[in-house]
Amino acid sequence: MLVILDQTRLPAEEVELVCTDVPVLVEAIRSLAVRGAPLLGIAGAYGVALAAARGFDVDEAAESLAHARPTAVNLGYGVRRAAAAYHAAAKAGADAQGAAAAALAEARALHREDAEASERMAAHGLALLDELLPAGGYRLLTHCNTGALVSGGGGTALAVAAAVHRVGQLRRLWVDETRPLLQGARLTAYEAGRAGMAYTLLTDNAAGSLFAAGEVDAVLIGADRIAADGSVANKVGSYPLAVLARYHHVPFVVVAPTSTVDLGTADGASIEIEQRPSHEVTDITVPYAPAAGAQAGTGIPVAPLGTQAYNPAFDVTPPELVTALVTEAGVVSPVTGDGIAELCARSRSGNGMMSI
Ligand SMILES: CSC[C@@H](O)[C@@H](O)C(=O)COP(=O)(O)O
Repeated sequence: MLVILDQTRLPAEEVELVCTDVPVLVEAIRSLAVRGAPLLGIAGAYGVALAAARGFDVDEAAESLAHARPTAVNLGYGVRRAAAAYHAAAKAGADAQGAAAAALAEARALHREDAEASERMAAHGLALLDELLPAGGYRLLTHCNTGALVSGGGGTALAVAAAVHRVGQLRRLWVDETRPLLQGARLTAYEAGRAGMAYTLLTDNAAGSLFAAGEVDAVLIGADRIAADGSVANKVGSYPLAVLARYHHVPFVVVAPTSTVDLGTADGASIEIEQRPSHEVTDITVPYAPAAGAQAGTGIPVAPLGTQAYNPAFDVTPPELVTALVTEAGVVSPVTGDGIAELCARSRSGNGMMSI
């Protein structure tokens, strides 16, 4: 079985979700109980190992896991790696148990690689900020949740903020609440608080006034898919931050492992953006049972009944608005349109989908 921390219950409760079969894991992915690009890859790989160990059809399981959510390229990447290890072992003569063990070993390898990538991204990101910003402490703005909750290690953008904090340079972490599912308010604030970072929560639409007041030194975000041209798909609300950052001459830094780069997707327009249900916007969903006694998962309508909502889960930031892309293999500037493929080729966790 696969045991995951149910992120829909945070920050109120740390509840484990036990996945004994693939449909339960697929639902956990769709409901965002397990979420964030790198963790989706790891969960997908473990899901294939679970299917193999339980004697389910591995290809069928891989297919349903890979399509549970469309935008984060890491999900399909993790699934394909574990499935390929399973088939390679079977082809080499392993019995069902041996092939399942090979899938599990591959999932564990991916998990480890992601932890190592987190550490390297944090170091590269810290060095980059030291280069870009004047000394004296940084005020960093982040969106969605990109920390240890989404990774085998410390995460992506939030791992950089944590590194800044550890060297005593974090003046303030501005945390966007991240409507509609509140990954910033629920998860980043939870992680930042536990790490002892000085953080302040803001509504997404308050970011403009914060930039105007000169209170942001750099924006740090993660990514769900980076196209070959350097376009970055990330949590909806990232693109407006990039526009604001450019207007206010503030660096906009994307932190993501090379496994998030998809050289098979030519440009931003080719990235499939997940559309989520209306009710996530028309209702305020209580993710856990608060003191008021509301039931977990209860939606409180805030719009007239029958209202349709536009609810893309992600948006795309064009490369010309990205100051730098920090990966475990180094830092590139997508503005130049080159460097990404070379970085991916150097990295051990390069995405198997890439056509380099
Ligand atoms: C390291 S996480 C990068 C992204 O996956 C993150 O910013 C994000 O957009 C997550 O979206 P989610 O819909 O919560 O899975």
